[in-house]
Amino acid sequence: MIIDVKNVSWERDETSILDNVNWQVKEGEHWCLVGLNGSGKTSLLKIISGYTWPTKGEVKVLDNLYGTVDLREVRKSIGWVSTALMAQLHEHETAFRIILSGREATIGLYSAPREEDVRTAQELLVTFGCEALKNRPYGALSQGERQKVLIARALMAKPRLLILDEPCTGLDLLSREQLLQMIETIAKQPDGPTLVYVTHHIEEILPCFTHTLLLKDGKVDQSGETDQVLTPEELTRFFGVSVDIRRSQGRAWISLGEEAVIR
Ligand SMILES: Nc1ncnc2c1ncn2[C@@H]1O[C@H](COP(=O)(O)OP(=O)(O)OP(=O)(O)O)[C@@H](O)[C@H]1O
Repeated sequence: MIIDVKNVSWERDETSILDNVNWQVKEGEHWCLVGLNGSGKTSLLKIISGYTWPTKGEVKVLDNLYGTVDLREVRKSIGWVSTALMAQLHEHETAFRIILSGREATIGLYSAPREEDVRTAQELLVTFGCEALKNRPYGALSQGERQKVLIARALMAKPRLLILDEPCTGLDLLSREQLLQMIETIAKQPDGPTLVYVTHHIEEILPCFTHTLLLKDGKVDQSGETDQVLTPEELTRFFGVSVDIRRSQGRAWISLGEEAVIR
């Protein structure tokens, strides 16, 4: 089992932020985590990465029961790409050095990289069509290019679980589709990591995401196979407004229903 969260609740200042969350992610699955702003997505991911301790419940990641293991060791197998990370990296570093720094998940490179790591980083650039970015300073890259570099950086550590926290935020249509292609390539790699993809946007849910969890007000609203979750009925209930779904390229494209009334 990759993730096994049982009856997890998290309270802060007497406010319930996560309420009795149950979530199991098995080997071979890739999940999307969908929720409106403030629904508790980041809080749940922090619990899974061991940065936040739940008020109640049990967390097992990669068969490690939290509370009985060294979390620093578990974290070595978990990659997490987020905008918070993007802001920490040094703008003057080249894209290649940023990718290399993923080996030890450090913010800079503190020793000469091993030959083997240079080879892996080079392979990642080629696999994802990013060779042209290699020697460019990270600060000069577009938002989409930065995201690609950050994902390649996370892959350097060969994580078993890779969390992609809203990677398409701020991307134009083409940059978004390019990034989604990169994510699809990763999902298809036989020895690649299990993906957990966080988004607000249903249309970003690629066919490779076998399962989807809808989180609402800190509770699991619905979870299961993506096709069963992304139906007009489920999503109308989830968003509290009438929505239509059009299917194209294996993805669900959402729009407000003709009769929709937004309150
Ligand atoms: N350390 C904290 N102390 C108090 N409240 C918190 C803390 N962390 C999160 N919250 C609250 O918990 C709720 C859920 O926050 P969280 O960041 O997990 O939501 P989210 O689904 O990731 O939102 P977004 O999509 O906007 O990133 C919010 O109301 C937030 O203000």
